[in-house]
Amino acid sequence: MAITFNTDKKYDIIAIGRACIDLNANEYHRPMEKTMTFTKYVGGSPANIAIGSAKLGLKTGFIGKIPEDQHGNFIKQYMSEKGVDTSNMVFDTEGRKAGLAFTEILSPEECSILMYRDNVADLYLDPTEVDESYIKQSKVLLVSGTALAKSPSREAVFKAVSLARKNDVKVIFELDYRPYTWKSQEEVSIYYSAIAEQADIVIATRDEYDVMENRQTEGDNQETVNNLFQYEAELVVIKHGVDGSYAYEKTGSIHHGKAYKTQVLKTFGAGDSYASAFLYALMNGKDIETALKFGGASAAIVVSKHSSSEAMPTVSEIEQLIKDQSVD
Ligand SMILES: Nc1ncnc2c1ncn2[C@@H]1O[C@H](COP(=O)(O)OP(=O)(O)OP(=O)(O)O)[C@@H](O)[C@H]1O
Ligand SMILES: O=C(O)C[C@@H](O)[C@H](O)C(=O)CO
Repeated sequence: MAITFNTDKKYDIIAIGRACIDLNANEYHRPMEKTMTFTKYVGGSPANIAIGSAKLGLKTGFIGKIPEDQHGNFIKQYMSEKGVDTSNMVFDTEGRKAGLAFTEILSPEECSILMYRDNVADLYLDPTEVDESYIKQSKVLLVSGTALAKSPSREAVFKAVSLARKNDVKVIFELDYRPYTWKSQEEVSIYYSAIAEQADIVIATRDEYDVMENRQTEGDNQETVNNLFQYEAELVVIKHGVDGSYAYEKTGSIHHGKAYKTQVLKTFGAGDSYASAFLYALMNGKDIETALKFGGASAAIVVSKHSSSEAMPTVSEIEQLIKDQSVD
């Protein structure tokens, strides 16, 4: 089955959350202590998803707070050049900074991110900076879970979600769990559950659902989806890294998407590229099986490249990879 979206809207996706800076190690296969140079990219999961979606041709906008400095200017200019509407990205006037994510590429399997997110501008997005007249123009509001980590960004997201529901805008919740900034798993669970219960589509890894469910051990996919289907969700996606992903429809259908073979350089960026291509396919009326292929192929392309945002693929690159590996 395909998912339907309100066609009478100017934007396909408006994302809310952080737009930051990634500093990706230029020297691979060595620890951070021995990494001397980095390349700067725009980063932050929802910014990456917005950029990836825009590159695929979706009409995309962004709601977020960025620093009023050179990094903020860089982020805004880059996103705008990539086709993201930045009219609702506001500058922080209190001297707060951009979040920085330094990546360590020890091996294709062992990557980590060292995050600097104290006093970051994105978590100071205020509810008064969330504009109903903007949100109502979109088919989809894409919410990043990290924006729920602190007030006032937390309340800004709650406001955006309630405006989306009021104005027939589908809410897509990407759990995007980053332990940094949260006080406890209990706290994450409370706020993630509150937004997941209002979301039409929920996308996360198995581990992220375990955090949302406040579990210490791995939960069961069917139990997770049964719980979400009691609320607004019509589609729940559960990602399993190299084992691919599953999409569960409220109707009871279950679809599996494989991971594509690729030359892995680093693992991060997989989830964001997956989300942008999965949503692109859904919003272009493709069935869920095809959307899973788009997500998996897009992720395979990004994990073979150096960045997350700059490496986002085109539709023809994704289609080519799906075609090349269609018999495997
Ligand atoms: N090493 C890999 N090779 C090929 N495809 C991959 C690889 N890792 C992930 N993927 C693809 O990306 C999808 C999402 O990956 P994953 O489940 O790791 O999400 P994530 O944890 O959100 O990603 P991220 O590492 O960006 O946070 C998977 O379902 C799979 O299709
Ligand atoms: O999400 C972040 O803040 C860091 C990202 O930009 C980074 O590229 C990544 O981890 C993507 O999954």
